[in-house]
Amino acid sequence: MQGLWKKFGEQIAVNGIDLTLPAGRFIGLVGPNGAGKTTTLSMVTGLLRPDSGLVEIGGHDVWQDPVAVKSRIGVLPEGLRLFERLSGRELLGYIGRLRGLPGTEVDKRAGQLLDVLDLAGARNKLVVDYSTGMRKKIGLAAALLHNPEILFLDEPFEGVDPVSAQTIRGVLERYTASGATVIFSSHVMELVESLCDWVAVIAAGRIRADGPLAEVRGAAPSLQDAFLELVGARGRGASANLDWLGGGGTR
Ligand SMILES: Nc1ncnc2c1ncn2[C@@H]1O[C@H](COP(=O)(O)OP(=O)(O)OP(=O)(O)O)[C@@H](O)[C@H]1O
Repeated sequence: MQGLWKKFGEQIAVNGIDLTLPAGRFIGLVGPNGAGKTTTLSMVTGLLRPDSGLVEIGGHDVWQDPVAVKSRIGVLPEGLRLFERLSGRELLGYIGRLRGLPGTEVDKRAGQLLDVLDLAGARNKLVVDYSTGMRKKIGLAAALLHNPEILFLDEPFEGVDPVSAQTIRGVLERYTASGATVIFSSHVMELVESLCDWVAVIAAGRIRADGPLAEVRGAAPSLQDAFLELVGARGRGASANLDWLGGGGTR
């Protein structure tokens, strides 16, 4: 990413991001609410046109050469829109065929993904009736079906219970172990710390730090501490302005 920039009205969402991410890593894009994570990922994956700047994936310009890029990446966007009136199995069958895979291969991969993601029992249920966690999992299956080189995930664990989170985690670890790249956004530091080997910290539309996890954490006891320091949130409390709240205050 070079000089990536996006403004919504008066709001600068992404304020000149220069960032090179290595292949074959498990990468976490972390930042507070409103930092610009979704806007950045949307621009990087060809879902939102930047106001200015350049994004290249594997040497291909995302906006000049979208087909080459989109065949190499899988994306689980925020607020994923799915074809609600298809069953999970039909959805994967449809997406696999859109990706140009042969029907028999699509059916084989779809069956395996549904099994591994604990969705086999719900394969004939309509997506509209899926829970939040099930939607994340079917979205992940759809993003993995064509075996992309790079997987982009926007908050993949949000609203997901610990059992499903463990399942998703297992699939992602298996995927990166074979040399593929995962880039995911999150504000859950413990998760990023336990999964990622490379981190980029974003705040107010700018990159505050990036590099191997140990380097970004530095001397701080945890990534959470390093993060609070980097985004300037250390010591910021709510107590001073909420003196009316709780047992001792006026009702
Ligand atoms: N379509 C839009 N129209 C107007 N403002 C927007 C739009 N999308 C994002 N923004 C603004 O841009 C800024 C960055 O938003 P973004 O969704 O990229 O942050 P985020 O880091 O993903 O946040 P969160 O962790 O809360 O999802 C915010 O101030 C947000 O209000």
